[in-house]
Amino acid sequence: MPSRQNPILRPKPFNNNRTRALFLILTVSSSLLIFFALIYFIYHLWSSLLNRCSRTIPFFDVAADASSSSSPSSKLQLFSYKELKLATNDFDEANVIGKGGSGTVFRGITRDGKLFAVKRLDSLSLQSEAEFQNELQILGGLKSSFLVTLLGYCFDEKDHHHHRFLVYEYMPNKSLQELLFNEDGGGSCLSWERRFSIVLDVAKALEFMHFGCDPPVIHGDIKPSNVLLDCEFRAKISDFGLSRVKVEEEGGYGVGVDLFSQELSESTPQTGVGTPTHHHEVVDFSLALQASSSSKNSRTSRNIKAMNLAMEEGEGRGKEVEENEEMNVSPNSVLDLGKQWGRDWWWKQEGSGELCSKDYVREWIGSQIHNNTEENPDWDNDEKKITISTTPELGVSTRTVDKAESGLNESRFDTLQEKFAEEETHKKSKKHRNMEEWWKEEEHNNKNKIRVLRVKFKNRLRVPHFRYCFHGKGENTVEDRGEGGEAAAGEFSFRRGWRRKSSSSSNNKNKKKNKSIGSEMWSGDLFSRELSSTTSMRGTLCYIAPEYGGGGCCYLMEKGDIYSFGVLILVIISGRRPLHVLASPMKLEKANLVSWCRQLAQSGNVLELVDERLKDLYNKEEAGLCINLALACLQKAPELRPDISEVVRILRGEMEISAAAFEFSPSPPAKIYGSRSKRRS
Ligand SMILES: Nc1ncnc2c1ncn2[C@@H]1O[C@H](COP(=O)(O)OP(=O)(O)OP(=O)(O)O)[C@@H](O)[C@H]1O
Repeated sequence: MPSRQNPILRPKPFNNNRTRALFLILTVSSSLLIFFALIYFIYHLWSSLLNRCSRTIPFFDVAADASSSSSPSSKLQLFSYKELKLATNDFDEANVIGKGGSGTVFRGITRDGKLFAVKRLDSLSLQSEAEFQNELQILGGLKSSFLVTLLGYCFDEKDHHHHRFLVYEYMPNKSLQELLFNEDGGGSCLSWERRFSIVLDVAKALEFMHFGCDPPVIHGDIKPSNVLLDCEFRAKISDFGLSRVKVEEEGGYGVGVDLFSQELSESTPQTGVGTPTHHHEVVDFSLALQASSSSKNSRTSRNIKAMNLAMEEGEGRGKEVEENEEMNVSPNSVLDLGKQWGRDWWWKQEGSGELCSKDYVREWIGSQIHNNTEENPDWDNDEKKITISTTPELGVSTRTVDKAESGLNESRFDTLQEKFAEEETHKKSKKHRNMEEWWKEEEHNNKNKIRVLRVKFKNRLRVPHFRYCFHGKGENTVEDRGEGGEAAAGEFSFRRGWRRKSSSSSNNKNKKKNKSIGSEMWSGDLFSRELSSTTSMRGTLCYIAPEYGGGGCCYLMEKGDIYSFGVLILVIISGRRPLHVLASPMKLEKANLVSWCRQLAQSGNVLELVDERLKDLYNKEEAGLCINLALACLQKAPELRPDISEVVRILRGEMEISAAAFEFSPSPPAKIYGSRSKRRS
């Protein structure tokens, strides 16, 4: 009998397979789901972590276990862009309270009516990033009544715009720069008492930084615009963009490590302060130690930031700039200023006969013409270009100069073109003339140097910080030139290079400002103004200590701050810029404040330096003391300069200026004021 298959059992294998397949599908899909969910979770976690990291500033507790005067716990507030926008009325021009090399400063107001200052860093470059980080990590970790308080910061990275903001306490009396040099005669409101107390405040601020902090902090850019004044005219130091911390290594002599350089250096982990970086560094310890031989702790510090940035440009070279390399100052470059201006330019002014202030200015003008054209991307937009070549001090370079925009005087441009063509011919026959020679020839060919320069600059060889607003004699004003003129308006800073002004002509206030600036544009004072406010990675021209200007040393030391402080004292006392060159006939010896002061000291007449606006309303003894103290701070050899605690004691009348301090001064003072009993506290 044929066996009959159970119809129910027949499909069983099929069912089994189906179940198995179903099971398989379910397992695979659920594991895929879990897998993707896991990936998504990890990705989310990772991105939020990244986001958090970018918003977390590794605060640097400068004085973690130091004196009570510093607060390691100071927390910076993270502001939102919206908040700042609201507080500054959408960064309205009317709220602009200052402009510096690194950005624009706005006045902000909170909902509860509190004022603060917001610095918007204008561009996102390596240097501005470095300065931003420096400010956060160094100033953010310090708390002192002698330093401007950093309240917070803001990142805004929407729509491919990268904005960085720093929020500070508001200083109603702005900066010393404005008080001393404002055209409305602001300097006259600075009484002697105020000037002296500002000197003392700055000294105390430096004392806090050099001796009250552990590790010590070197400011690196002491100058009037970085001394801000509160409602009672008490001075506070600001702008730590170029500052450094000194870090002591376990092994003995210290190596200063710049915080930001650690972050920049890819191979160097962010291990925090005190971790030495050995990545592509060439450290000249002998130079460093020599320069800091008088330092209390025998610590050395160096400007690694400058070195690292130079690496970026120089493909890992261990030194900042190679000798005889072509000079080419880019907004972010850290090429040596000493090389730019010629080696030892500052000291050559000291009556050595090699260079005087005039030569220096000439050299400066030459370098402006040389540098501006290559580095200004704005210039690329123009249609007509000519190529000129010069043989500056350290190399031959070819550059392109834009023809003036429409509306500018054609014939003047032709004159300029001819001159450059002439120069080109000269270049072929004489390849290795230096910048100075080139300018001497320029001068020889043109009886009126200022007029020639005027033609050049008007044809877009731009003048630092000055908008193009000529008046009278049918010259173009910013207004006349409309948009073209607007576009031509710019300013120069070594931190940023040339910058266009965005909304100046639309603002009547600014137009007024333009006029006033333009009216004195060719007074010669423009050189003075620019020279004393042009910042590099090393500090500001005329305030930089000679050891940083000469080309060899790249270590930032306390004694560098002392030198700058010496210049600052003279500027405060005299109400003059450190290099005051006027087109109108003026005794040249007065042009260089430091040289002039030395000459006066030699003839025993230092009080002639005191600001005429003070008339006789000043304390002669204090003025003499300040000037002689400044001379001591301005000694060429860093080890001969007093340290800041000595400076404070001298100002308080607790100590006398050491006569030996003048031993190697080029112009030792004949008469030293200084013995005073308990002067100020
Ligand atoms: N906290 C503040 N309160 C009031 N005004 C300020 C404040 N900070 C800066 N300013 C004003 O803004 C101006 C520019 O300051 P900023 O620090 O940007 O530039 P700077 O020091 O002049 O130049 P650089 O950055 O090239 O050294 C100052 O001169 C000052 O008048």
